[in-house]
Amino acid sequence: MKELKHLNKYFYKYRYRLVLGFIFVTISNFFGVIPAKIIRIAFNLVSENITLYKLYADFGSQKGIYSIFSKTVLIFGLTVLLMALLRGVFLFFMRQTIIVVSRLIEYDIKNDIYAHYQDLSLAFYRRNNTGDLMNRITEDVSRVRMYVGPALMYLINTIVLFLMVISTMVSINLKLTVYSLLPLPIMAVIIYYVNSIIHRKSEHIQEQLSNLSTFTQETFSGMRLLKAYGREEQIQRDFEVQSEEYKRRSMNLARVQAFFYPTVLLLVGISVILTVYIGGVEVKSGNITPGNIAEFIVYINQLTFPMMSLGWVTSLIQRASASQKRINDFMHTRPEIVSTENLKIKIQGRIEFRNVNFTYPDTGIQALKNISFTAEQGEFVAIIGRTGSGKSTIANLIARMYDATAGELLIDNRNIRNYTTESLRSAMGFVPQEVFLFSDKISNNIAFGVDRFEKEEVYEAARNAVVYDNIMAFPKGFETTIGERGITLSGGQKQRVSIARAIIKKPQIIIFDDCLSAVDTKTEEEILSNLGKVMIGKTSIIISHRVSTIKNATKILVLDKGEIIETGTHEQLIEKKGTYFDLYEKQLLEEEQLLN
Ligand SMILES: Nc1ncnc2c1ncn2[C@@H]1O[C@H](COP(=O)(O)OP(=O)(O)OP(=O)(O)O)[C@@H](O)[C@H]1O
Repeated sequence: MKELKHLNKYFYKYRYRLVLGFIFVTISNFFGVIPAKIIRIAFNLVSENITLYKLYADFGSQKGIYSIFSKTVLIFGLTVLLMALLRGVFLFFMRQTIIVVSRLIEYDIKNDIYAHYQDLSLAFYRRNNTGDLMNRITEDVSRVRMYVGPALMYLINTIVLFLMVISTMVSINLKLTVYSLLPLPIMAVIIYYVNSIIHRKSEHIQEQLSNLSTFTQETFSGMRLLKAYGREEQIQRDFEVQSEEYKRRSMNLARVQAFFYPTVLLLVGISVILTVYIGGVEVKSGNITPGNIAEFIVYINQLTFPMMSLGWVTSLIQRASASQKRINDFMHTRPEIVSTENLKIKIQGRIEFRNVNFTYPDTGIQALKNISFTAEQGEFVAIIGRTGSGKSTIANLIARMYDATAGELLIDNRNIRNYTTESLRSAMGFVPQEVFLFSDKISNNIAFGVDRFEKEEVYEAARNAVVYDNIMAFPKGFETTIGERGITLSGGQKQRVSIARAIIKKPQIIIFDDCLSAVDTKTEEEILSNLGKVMIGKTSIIISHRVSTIKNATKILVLDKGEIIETGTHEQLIEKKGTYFDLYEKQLLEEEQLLN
């Protein structure tokens, strides 16, 4: 429950509306209680006047008495109707305040979580899967909203109603109150237990429903494979098994519910019987009027639904508490990448690694050992090495996705940690190994990293990334939507759109993390030559497996098992006849074989 304390700041923010909601609850209940009193008066009136009416049985004035009598009953009836109407109006206001507040709080929480997510480092995203992140911002928030809105509303309503009704009942007759309310505690216990069973069973159903939809979704996505292998019948049988389980669980719940409602009604019935019996005894003793019995029966019926809702409210609160705990776990995760000095100066592009070591926090894999090198402003530094040798890790450290475990990384002779992440990353164009494009227009994908842009800039970036002609070949050109509802780009096209996205930023430092692998050598050469022009006076870090990509670099670092084993220009490294040379020979041979 203490987890829910975190919501107090939101309650405080909307305190005035909540107080108003509370007032509306009270007023609506006031109008809810009055009809019982009117019924009592009407009931007494009827029972008293019926004798009078009978007394005039043989007189002409009986008709007159009937007319007055029926008019009075009609007025009572209309008053009850009016009260119900007024109650309805205030119930509307109550929902308009409390439920609206819950929606506003839901909106605030979602924004707060999302903003916090943005601050968290890449390591956090590696640790937690996407489904979990999504769940906390959707499912968990909506469970919390059920507490903030409906649960709280019903709770306040129940408390106010109980206070009003029970105090009225006690003021009429204590003995009758005790007897007629006797079954209520039993009802409360049953409701609580049955509700937790219903909750558990509903969760089981939900779980199976999710299994069923995952199964269906997968079979739809893999339909081509399914048909190619002729597995339709087997899949149909698997689907039936899953469906059968869903049906079984649903029936299970229906059985509990079928038992639940009649039990509650039985207890209400017992309560009514007790009221009539004890009420009758009390009427005989002259302690109450027959109208009071009718009044009590109305009260009991009025208490039944709030009583039933109490069990539901309890489970809502329990669920919200569990969800809020999950939300708090994330909200209390502190961003690992923070600036030490909040330096916001323009970055020129000099990069220096001084004895940098790096171990991935979750796996404990040491990806970099004692890395030292310098990339002067305007230099083209290439990194080559076997898979898993630590190339991407170097790129990740330059973009400050992670911090070095030991050693120092300097940008323009200052520790990278001194800069704000905004000033650092705004100076960088990063093309990651795995291309990610949004289901959006191509132009928006290219301009993703810039706030304002001219169309011509997008075209220029696309030209430099040698993807302009491909895009223009689509019927809608740069306005073409890509992704699920649009066209699918080829691997090489995707890589080049991703490169254009980095180029349009006109960054001081550009990092290509093996992003030319799906591009043919001729196009690659063209891209690199364009890049050479765009990046004059700026720093380029290019990671590749192919010697052809990097042979023009001013400095080549050869990486192996997290260490730099060779450094130099292409010519120097060839002369050295070491690992680089072997790699070069091997790739030349492969190329020749391909040509033959
Ligand atoms: N996010 C991560 N968490 C844990 N370990 C990682 C992570 N990313 C990479 N590693 C590990 O760090 C080592 C270096 O990986 P890195 O991705 O830097 O290699 P690479 O040279 O870029 O490889 P490739 O050429 O295949 O992309 C590998 O052993 C890899 O398993």
